[in-house]
Amino acid sequence: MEERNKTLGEFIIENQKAFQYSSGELSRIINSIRLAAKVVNYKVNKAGLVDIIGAAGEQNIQGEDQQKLDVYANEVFIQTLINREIVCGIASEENDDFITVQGSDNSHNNKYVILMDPLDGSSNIDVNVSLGTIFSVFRRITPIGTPVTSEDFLQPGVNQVAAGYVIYGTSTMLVYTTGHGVNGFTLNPAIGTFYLSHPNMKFPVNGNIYSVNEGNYVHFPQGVKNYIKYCQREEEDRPYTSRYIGSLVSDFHRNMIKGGIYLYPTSSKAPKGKLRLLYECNPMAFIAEQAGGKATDGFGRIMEIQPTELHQRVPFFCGSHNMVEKAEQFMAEAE
Ligand SMILES: O=P(O)(O)OC[C@H]1O[C@](O)(COP(=O)(O)O)[C@@H](O)[C@@H]1O
Ligand SMILES: [Mg+2]
Ligand SMILES: [Mg+2]
Repeated sequence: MEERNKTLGEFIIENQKAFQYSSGELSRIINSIRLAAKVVNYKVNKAGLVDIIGAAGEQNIQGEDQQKLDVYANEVFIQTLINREIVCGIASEENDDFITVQGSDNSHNNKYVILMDPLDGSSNIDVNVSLGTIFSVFRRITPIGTPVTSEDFLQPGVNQVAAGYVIYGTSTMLVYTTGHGVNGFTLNPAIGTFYLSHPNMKFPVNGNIYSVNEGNYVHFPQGVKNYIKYCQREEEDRPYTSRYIGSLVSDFHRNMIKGGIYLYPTSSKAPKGKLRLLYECNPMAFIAEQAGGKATDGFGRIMEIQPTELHQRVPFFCGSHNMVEKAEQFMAEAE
C-alpha cells in the first residue's frame, strides 16, 4: 500500500509493536482523540449555521470569556475520554481543577493522564479562522489503584509519552508524536477517516517567518524587541516575513511546514507570558523537538520546567532550531 494512503488505524496497528504502546492503551487514547476530533470538527464546520458562535456567558479559571465552542469542545473530549475508560485523570484549560476518572467498577486502574486545550485560538471562532485542539499525555506517577493527585499532572514535559494537536483548517488534521517522530493525518470528511498525509514531519532548521503579536511590541523584553528589529533589518533584502494567525496551533503548523518561529513573550499585559505550560507549551514543545525544532522560554528548555500550578503560564519561543537559538542569543545579550 502506498505510504500516503495508510489510515490512522493501520498506522497505529503497524507501529503498536515498534513503539511499544503498552497494552494498546496509548493507541486507544490517540484513537479517542481521533473520534472526538471528528465530532468537534463537524460542529466547527457548521459553526456559522448552528448556535455555537459567541460567548458562553461564563469566565474560565484563566479569567477569559469562554466561547460556546470552547465549552462544547471541552465536553466532547472529556466525555469521550471518560466513556472509553482509558485515562485515570484529565486536566483542561476550561476546568479549574483536574478530573479524576474512575472505571465502571470504580477502580483507578488506568495508567495515563491527559492534559488538553480543547479549543485553541478562541478569538478566531467568530471570524472563521482556523482553530485547534492540543493534548499532552503522561504516565501517572502515583500508584495504580489509587485516585490521581496533582503530582500526576505537574510533571516536566520531558516525561510526556505522547502529544499532539488537531487543526481545524482548510482541512482537518491530527498531528502527533509518541516520541518516535511526528506524523500528520488528514481527515477525509466524506468517509470520516484520517489518512497519513504528512509522514515523518520535520521543522526546517532555518526559516524566514516570525509569528508574534507585534501589537504588544512596546511591552516586550528588550531582547525580543532586538530580535524583531533583527528580522526587519533594512540592510538585507528583507529576508523575513511576519505571519500571525492568532491560533498557536495554526501558526505552529505553518512554521513546521515552511520554517519559522512563534513567540509569545512576557509583556505588561502577560507578565509571565500568555500560553499555559502544561497543555499548550509542553505538548507543542514535544512535537517541535521530535520534528528537529526547539522550544524555550527564551532562556531554557520548555520541557525541563518543573510545573508548580495546573494553569501556570510561561513565555514561549518555538520553531526552527536556528531561529529559536538566534532569539535566545538576543535574549541573553539583553540581560
Ligand atoms: O490574541 P493574542 O494575545 O495574540 O493571543 C493569541 C494566542 O492566544 C491563544 O489563542 C491562546 O489559546 P486559547 O485560545 O486556547 O486561549 C493562542 O492560540 C494564540 O496563539
Ligand atoms: Mg490555547
Ligand atoms: Mg483554549
